[in-house]
Amino acid sequence: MSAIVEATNLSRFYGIVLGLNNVTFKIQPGITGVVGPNGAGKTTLFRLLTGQIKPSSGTLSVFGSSPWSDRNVRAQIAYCPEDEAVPANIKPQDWLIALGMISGLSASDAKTRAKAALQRVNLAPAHWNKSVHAYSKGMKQRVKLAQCLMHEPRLIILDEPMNGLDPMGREEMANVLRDLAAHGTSVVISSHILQDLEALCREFILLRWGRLPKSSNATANARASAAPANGAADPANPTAPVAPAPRHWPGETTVRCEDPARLARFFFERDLLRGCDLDEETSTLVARWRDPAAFYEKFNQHLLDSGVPIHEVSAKGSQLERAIEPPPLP
Ligand SMILES: Nc1ncnc2c1ncn2[C@@H]1O[C@H](COP(=O)(O)OP(=O)(O)OP(=O)(O)O)[C@@H](O)[C@H]1O
Repeated sequence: MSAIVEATNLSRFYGIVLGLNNVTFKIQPGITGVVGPNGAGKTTLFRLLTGQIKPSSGTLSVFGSSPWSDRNVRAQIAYCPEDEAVPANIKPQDWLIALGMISGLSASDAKTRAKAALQRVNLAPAHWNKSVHAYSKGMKQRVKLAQCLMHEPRLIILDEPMNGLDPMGREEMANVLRDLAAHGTSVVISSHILQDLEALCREFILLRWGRLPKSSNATANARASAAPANGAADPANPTAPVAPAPRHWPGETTVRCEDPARLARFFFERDLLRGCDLDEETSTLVARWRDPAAFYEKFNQHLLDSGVPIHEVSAKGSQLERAIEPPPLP
């Protein structure tokens, strides 16, 4: 499978400030996660990929051409920024139709595509004529995603689309993205919620201080010729299921929630736990999994099924977390 994005010694500086420094990587079709701490250069990378800013040096090609200088390439890419960008007092269907018409579609084509886009993001028609201000955060994120789909792009870039979503909203968003990838639309996504990315993506770009840490570069290159990424369509058979990649899951997860004892009981009854610690004072459960892979493959579903309101989940020692941890001081 050939790469859809290739960057070689790519740098972007803002005056003397380093945005992205001499990175080389490839992105394969499918869903790719971009991970890194604040200021690592994720948004800079997204702006470069979407042709909004020009590389300071090095080369970047998307679908074989430069997104900065080739408008045909830009027409195949969609961008969903982190900021809230949907006007509050407009109905999503009207907003999408207006955007389509501004981009040159006829009114009837814009309407057809708006409906198709809202269906693709799983927004029920009963909501299409409500103003966006009445929407939940998860529904707003899906409307943002729908505007990305209006021009039927081959690549969608999503900056923190899981921000502010509860487990159900994150699971719904993840399912929409899996479905898009299964139908041949590639996705590049950043999120601070590493468990979500680990469940969604097989390929990752790890950024730290505008650079690719050595390990991630090596991983990306070693995987460049591997089997289809998780969620990537086989071009010959776009709906064929894709084999999950082997992973190393964290054996221990800390959950801060409304009722840690009830949550522990729920996990024990399903034989998921091999042990746990409860701290009622901080409302925290530290869960040690019998089979971490079995838990993480259905991470959001398990939390939802428990019925316990969840405030925070963190997992020390996940593959991604280890990868983005800063190296120890000498
Ligand atoms: N327009 C700009 N002018 C000057 N410096 C900038 C500009 N945009 C980004 N930077 C700097 O470039 C570096 C990378 O920023 P960037 O926004 O790409 O990181 P990020 O990983 O997206 O961060 P966050 O997770 O906080 O959104 C930071 O040091 C940032 O201050």
